[in-house]
Amino acid sequence: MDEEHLTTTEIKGMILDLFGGGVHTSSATLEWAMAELLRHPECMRRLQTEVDTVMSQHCNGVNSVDDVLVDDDHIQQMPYLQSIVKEVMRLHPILPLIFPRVASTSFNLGKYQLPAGTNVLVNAWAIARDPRYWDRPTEFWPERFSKSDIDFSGQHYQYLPFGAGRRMCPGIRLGLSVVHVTLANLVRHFDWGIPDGKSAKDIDMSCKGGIGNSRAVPLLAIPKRRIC
Ligand code: HEM
Repeated sequence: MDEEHLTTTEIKGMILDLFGGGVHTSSATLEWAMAELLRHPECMRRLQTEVDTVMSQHCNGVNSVDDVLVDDDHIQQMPYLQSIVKEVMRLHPILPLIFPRVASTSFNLGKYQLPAGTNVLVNAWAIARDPRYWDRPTEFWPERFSKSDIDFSGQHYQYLPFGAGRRMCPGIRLGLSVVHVTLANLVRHFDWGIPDGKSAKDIDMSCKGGIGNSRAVPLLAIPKRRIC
């Protein structure tokens, strides 16, 4: 790069970063969220009530539910939605091992002495389910966040869905916006069911493995139009 221009290679690299980092992360998080909500209908109902209540204040004189979509401004008034997204990202972080770090100097970590140059892998998935830091660690329980100050900033080391430090996710604002707004609109406009008379317990919650924490079995859910 000279002082004023990016090269074609640099532009291609940036586009690759944006698509590579921005698409699967949000869509996979949404798929986990819908799976958890289908398995926990009481959370789905509470969320729909919250979204309906907030949106009813913004629909004065509007006839159709489709005329006003949930957007970023509405999300601030939806604390339960925010707790659900936090809980989904706790149980299903999209990068279970955040990107590796290299120790720039020697240091001690607990009982271990790490020489400079050591590759350090942080297992954000395991930390987010560690019973030393979380009550009922494997349970989907969004209410745990209602009175907690834990957020996505990477300052609470028991919770790292966007990583931490200088290399933490630069797309955090866009990612959070896409997940919150899409989820709120999905539950506002549709009731969701499971196909073929199966029950919520039949939803397979295993992960595919690999670098990104995708579902092993894609979620199949049936939308039914809601008339609000
Ligand atoms: C729900 C959505 C998202 C989640 C959960 C997520 C999660 C993460 C995590 C855990 C990291 C590693 C951070 C670390 O090692 O400390 C990361 C890095 C990154 N993310 Fe995201 N991300 C999301 C959305 C996005 C979006 C929308 C973009 C871009 C438009 C993006 C671009 C990137 C890039 C470029 C990096 C590499 C940063 C670096 O190495 O310096 N991400 N993301």
